[in-house]
Amino acid sequence: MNWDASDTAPDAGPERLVGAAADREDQAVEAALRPKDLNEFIGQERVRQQLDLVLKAARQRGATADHVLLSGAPGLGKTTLSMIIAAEMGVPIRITSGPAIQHAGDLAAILSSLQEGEVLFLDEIHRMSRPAEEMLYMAMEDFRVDVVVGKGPGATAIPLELPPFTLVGATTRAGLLPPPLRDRFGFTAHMEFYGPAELERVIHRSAGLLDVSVAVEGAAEIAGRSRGTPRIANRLLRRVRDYAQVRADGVITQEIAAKALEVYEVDERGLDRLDRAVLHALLNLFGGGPVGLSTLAVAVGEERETVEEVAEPFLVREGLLARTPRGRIATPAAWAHLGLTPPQGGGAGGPGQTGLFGP
Ligand SMILES: Nc1ncnc2c1ncn2[C@@H]1O[C@H](COP(=O)(O)OP(=O)(O)OP(=O)(O)O)[C@@H](O)[C@H]1O
Repeated sequence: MNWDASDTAPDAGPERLVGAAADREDQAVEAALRPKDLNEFIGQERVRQQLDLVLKAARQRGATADHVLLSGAPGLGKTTLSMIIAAEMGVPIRITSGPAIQHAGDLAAILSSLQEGEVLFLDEIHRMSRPAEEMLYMAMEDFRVDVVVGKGPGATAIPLELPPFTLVGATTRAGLLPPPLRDRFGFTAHMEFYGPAELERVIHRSAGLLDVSVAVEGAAEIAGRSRGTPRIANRLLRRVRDYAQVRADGVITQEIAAKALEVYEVDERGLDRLDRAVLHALLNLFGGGPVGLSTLAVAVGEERETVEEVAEPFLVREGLLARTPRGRIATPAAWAHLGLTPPQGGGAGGPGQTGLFGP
């Protein structure tokens, strides 16, 4: 499944090269590409420094590290960081996810089998069921859970002591976490999108591990199309490597990277076919808007949800499209990106178009 910043968004086709969620090939190769310690982890300077302090202090005290909440879009390194936390603390890690824990009993079984100091990585923590979430409050605070035995009036709660552990929760939607859960994390880190220079370093590092030869300009070309996301950078690197191997001498130059990504329809700003179709429709059919989401979706032959949740977040982030109460409008940057001239006296958001298509 490939989509941006939302785990409930619809799929935009299996071959979405710039989707931020991990596909099967990513899962197979990512283990080999993950940085193993904080020094190897590229970018996110502030998070790295803060986490370094939290972990060093815990180690000096001989204590278990505080619970850590990592928030940020898919593919920015939350799973990687959780593994680094365990490695830096010299403890094992157990990995599970919110949707996998539907019953409080599932969580009790995991918690009661943890070793002392172990890291429990709970991905998509905002998607846990409510009873499990409530059990987690007590487990995080008191290292204890109440296991309910029996049903109805005869049900009894048996307290169960847990070994101290470190919960690392990851979420793409920190705002969806109930405050009592959020408050129980000793350290919260928000992961930002990566800058081009950081992505270039990710690409050079991965190229080294994959034994691929990449020129400085080649890495820059891939970085610019990676939508601020290391996972996408690594994926584009693999596709460009294929092209360089089949069509050239294996070396990734700027020209090879640009040609390869043209074949895969990822443009110089990281937009793919769907993103550009939305922009084209908005500019060419609706004069830059405002246009209602449903109309826009019909124009590009996609579901409304696909346009809203798969294409739009990145277009908005890039400042190419704006969501307004009157509908979607294109920004001047969108016209420039597609090499088009905005219509005179109106265009995007022009007064004459109000109400034409309704939001
Ligand atoms: N800071 C970084 N330096 C180097 N590589 C990184 C960095 N962050 C992420 N990566 C690489 O990007 C890939 C995706 O990272 P990871 O699986 O940790 O992301 P995630 O935020 O957990 O994604 P999801 O939310 O989908 O689980 C991994 O292969 C990892 O090696």
